[in-house]
Amino acid sequence: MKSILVHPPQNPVRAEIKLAASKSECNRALIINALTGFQSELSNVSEARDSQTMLRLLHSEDTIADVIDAGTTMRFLTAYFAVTGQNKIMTGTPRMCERPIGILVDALRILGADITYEKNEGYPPLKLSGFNYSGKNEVSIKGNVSSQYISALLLIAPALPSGITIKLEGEVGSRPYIEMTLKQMAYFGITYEASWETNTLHIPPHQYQPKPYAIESDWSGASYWYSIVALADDAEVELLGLKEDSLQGDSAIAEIMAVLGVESTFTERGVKLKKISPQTSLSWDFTDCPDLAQTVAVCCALKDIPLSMTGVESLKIKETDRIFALQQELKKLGAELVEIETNHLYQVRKVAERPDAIPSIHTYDDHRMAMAFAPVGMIYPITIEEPGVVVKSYPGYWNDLAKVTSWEEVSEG
Ligand SMILES: O=C(O)C1=C[C@@H](OP(=O)(O)O)[C@@H](O)[C@H](O)C1
Ligand SMILES: C=C(OP(=O)(O)O)C(=O)O
Repeated sequence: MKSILVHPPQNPVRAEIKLAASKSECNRALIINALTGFQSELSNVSEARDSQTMLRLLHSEDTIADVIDAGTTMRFLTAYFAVTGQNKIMTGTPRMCERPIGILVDALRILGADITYEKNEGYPPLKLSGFNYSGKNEVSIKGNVSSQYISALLLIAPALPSGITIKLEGEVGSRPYIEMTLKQMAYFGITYEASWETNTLHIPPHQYQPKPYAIESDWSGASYWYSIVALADDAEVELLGLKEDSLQGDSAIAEIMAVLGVESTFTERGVKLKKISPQTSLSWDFTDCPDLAQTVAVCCALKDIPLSMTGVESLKIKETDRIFALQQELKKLGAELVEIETNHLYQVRKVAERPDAIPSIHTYDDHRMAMAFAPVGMIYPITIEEPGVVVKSYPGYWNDLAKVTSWEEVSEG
């Protein structure tokens, strides 16, 4: 596929953007809806490939369920197909088959799922061969690998004859995603007890109640627009469909970007972004919002705002090793990402002037690499390789970007 060369804007950036819907919220709603016999009317269903794949696989009779590169689709569907006793082979891209799933499989086996590994222990592909309820209703699960295992168990918990008590062990990462799951379950009529002091979640058996549900726009997708406003000389953008009181932890981007020079004003229909003076440095713990790390790292590198990052350990097991990918690509912008304390504290800093040649950014099959680096084009031209990766979460990204600046397809990177 051709690369995309983004040109700096010729005019002040002014735009109204109808953001894509959140794939996270959508994939939870789709599983809940499946558990109610598809009786709820869902609106603003996400066009993201991850959600479209979920939708397709939920309605497919095929034994092979290929989730492509969608983490939530893999984890949520494994739990759903397991407890509904379906015989399936769960698989995905080579990278998906390197993303661990053993923690979820162990928990589902305790509940009575028959799951075996087709190739490597602890990783997809998986063979699901039915469910013989064990009568157990308590599982312990590590909290710091992926919250998606916990959300997957929560979503199917009301369908278990005696519900479930989940004990989270150790640190809990991506907690807002667990809370999002619980709040969406509550909306559909489930009661729950969550104690964050003891890290215990309890879901009694219950039937989800079908109800209309509107999926909110995607705050992770909004982060690229915040970066565009932070980097452009003159920018005012209104993002439609976002709520101040959001279920999405990535709404933290509003607070982060206030430091990097973007003011957020909430309106009836979304949020207006306007430039303000930035501060001189930023320290942020991304434990709750790992998907924002790339956006913020690139933005800080370009604005020459030193960034200290913690809570980014899970980045190594996402669509790519995002720490490695950022290290390689930030170099091309004259910046570096350095590990200060092993696997804990990282710093991003500018070390050289902007490059003479147009940098060509490799995207590592990771939508967020493409979307986080494209805003560099607000300052100088930049080429993004394999731009089609954005379909995973934000298929309209390049069309939306065209509303504020020009880009063209070019042959080589
Ligand atoms: O539950 C979800 O919708 C998600 C949880 C997060 O993953 P981890 O829990 O693996 O950090 C996040 O990175 C992913 O994009 C979506
Ligand atoms: C990590 C991500 O997705 P997933 O884990 O669902 O593949 C993401 O969208 O950044």
